[in-house]
Amino acid sequence: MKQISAGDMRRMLKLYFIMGSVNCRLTPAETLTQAIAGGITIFQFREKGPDSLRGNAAFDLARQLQGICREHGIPFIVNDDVDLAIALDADGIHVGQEDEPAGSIRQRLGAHKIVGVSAHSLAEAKQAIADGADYLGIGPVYPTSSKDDAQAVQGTLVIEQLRRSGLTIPLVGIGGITAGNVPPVIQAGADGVSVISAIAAAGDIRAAAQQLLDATII
Ligand SMILES: Cc1ncc(COP(=O)(O)OP(=O)(O)O)c(N)n1
Ligand SMILES: Cc1nc(C(=O)O)sc1CCOP(=O)(O)O
Ligand SMILES: [Mg+2]
Repeated sequence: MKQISAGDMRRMLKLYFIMGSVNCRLTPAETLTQAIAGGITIFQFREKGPDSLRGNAAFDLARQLQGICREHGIPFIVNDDVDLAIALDADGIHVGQEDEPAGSIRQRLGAHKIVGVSAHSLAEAKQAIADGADYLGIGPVYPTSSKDDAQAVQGTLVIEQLRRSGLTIPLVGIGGITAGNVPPVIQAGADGVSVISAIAAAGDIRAAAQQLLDATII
């Protein structure tokens, strides 16, 4: 398998849906199926938090959601858990600054898997690139209630700073993003937006995803 190109990565990042069982109003499978119908371009399995599934139950859910992604040609990314990503032969992994270092993950996964890294500053972004990241997650852009340990809200400042510094790596904004506040994120230089609640908690999941995708076209 070939290493992912930056152009393909940018296209995949347009509408990045993240979810685990605790985020869902419907079943995770139904939520993901409707989100795919609405146009999400990549999916991250993030089974995290006090009421989240553990052990075999988490593994079985991950495998079920990976199956849905495969049926529809949507890349399946695992949050944090490198062993799970390897066990499932997932398309990639997303890690933050508190997780296993991206350099070691790149060595374990090889060149052809997607490695995404959260960065909150120019220094973290440069380190992630040096470690072999394919894309960066930058946030929280807006206030979020989906991550208890989120850092201070940064608006679009860090995205702008990274682009002004000449970094061309594909990147996605995350945190409190809704269809109404997407345009400044894209204008700042992001290739796409990443959301949990704007899709998972929506009354009409398919329509919510469609509206978010439409909002990325500026
Ligand atoms: C696309 C994307 N960007 C950022 C994150 C946050 O990762 P991290 O800082 O490791 O926090 P947790 O999600 O693990 O709580 C992400 N998951 N995805
Ligand atoms: C998983 C995650 N990471 C963030 C970061 O800032 O790195 S914010 C966040 C939660 C995003 O959920 P919502 O779209 O519901 O705000
Ligand atoms: Mg993490």
